[in-house]
Amino acid sequence: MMFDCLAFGEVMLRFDPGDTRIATAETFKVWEGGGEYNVVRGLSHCFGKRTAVVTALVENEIGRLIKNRISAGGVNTDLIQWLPYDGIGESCRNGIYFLEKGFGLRPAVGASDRGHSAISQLQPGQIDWEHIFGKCGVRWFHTGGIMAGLSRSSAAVVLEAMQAARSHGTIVSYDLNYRPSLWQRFGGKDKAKEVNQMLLPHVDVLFGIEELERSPEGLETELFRQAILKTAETHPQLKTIASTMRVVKSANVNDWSGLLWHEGDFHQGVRFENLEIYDRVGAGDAFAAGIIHGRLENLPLQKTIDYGVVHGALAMTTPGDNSMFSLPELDRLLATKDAGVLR
Ligand SMILES: O=C(O)C(=O)C[C@H](O)[C@H](O)CO
Repeated sequence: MMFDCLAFGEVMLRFDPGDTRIATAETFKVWEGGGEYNVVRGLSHCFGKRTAVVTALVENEIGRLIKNRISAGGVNTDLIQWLPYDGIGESCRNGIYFLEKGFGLRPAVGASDRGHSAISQLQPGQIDWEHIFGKCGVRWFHTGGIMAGLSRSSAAVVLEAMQAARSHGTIVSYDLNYRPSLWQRFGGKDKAKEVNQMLLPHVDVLFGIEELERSPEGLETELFRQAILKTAETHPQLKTIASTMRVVKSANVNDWSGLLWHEGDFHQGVRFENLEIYDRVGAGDAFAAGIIHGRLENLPLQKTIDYGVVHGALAMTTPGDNSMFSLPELDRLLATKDAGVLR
């Protein structure tokens, strides 16, 4: 089975209290989610790509629920590593997280409960990457800074995956996705940067930027351009860097766009000022899915960045981490934006 895109990362069960708060909830809706997985979920659901996820789950009812949700999202589950359940989750467990989406001046709040998860305990040499990239065949491999920050051994597993992918001609993408809750145990942002420096030489396409010189006041393209150029200079092997542009005005109103740098040229995505948001989580992953689709199909770069931006924008209009959209809906939104003056 040849996959268009394979993601490597943790897939957790997300507990969503809906319109109320985590600390006052009586019921939760559950979704599956994870920064790396969400990208392939968007690629299969919206863009019709053949995708799979490499993750590890504990063999119990929670693990089976996560797996069933992954299957329902159209992502292949054959490469999931199953670990035995010890009855209480002491040796390893399935990660869960709680997330309330915020409203107005109340920001979104998350609480992870993911320590000792099955995937965080993976060691180099445990996954047969040669079989995956050499025998199954994968056009594009996607992972990111969440996976790399799960434990002290995670970055080494990411590195061996990247090396195996590249040795078989697979394109490698990495989303910086800095999560303070993960890195605080190891030395925070400085440690995350050190790990990124170690991994980036093995990356072709980077999502995100490490830092902006200052907080943007609006969709200030120049500020984002400078940050991208700095990364491109430090890592000359990078062919592509794509970043969302987000200015938070309130939990429900953001300015939103994206910028794509490819082999020296910039492409500014369609701009949404005062975009109304229902649930912002997963927008960056939906953005990455749009970019990967554009590159896999060799679409014009303007179309590629626009697909990233509109897919991310639409993903924020629905609950949960994942895209609920179809390609014709993206095209329709783009057509109306093109007719306006918003580019
Ligand atoms: O933040 C994390 O670690 C997650 O994986 C949870 C969400 O799925 C992720 O933030 C969405 O990008």
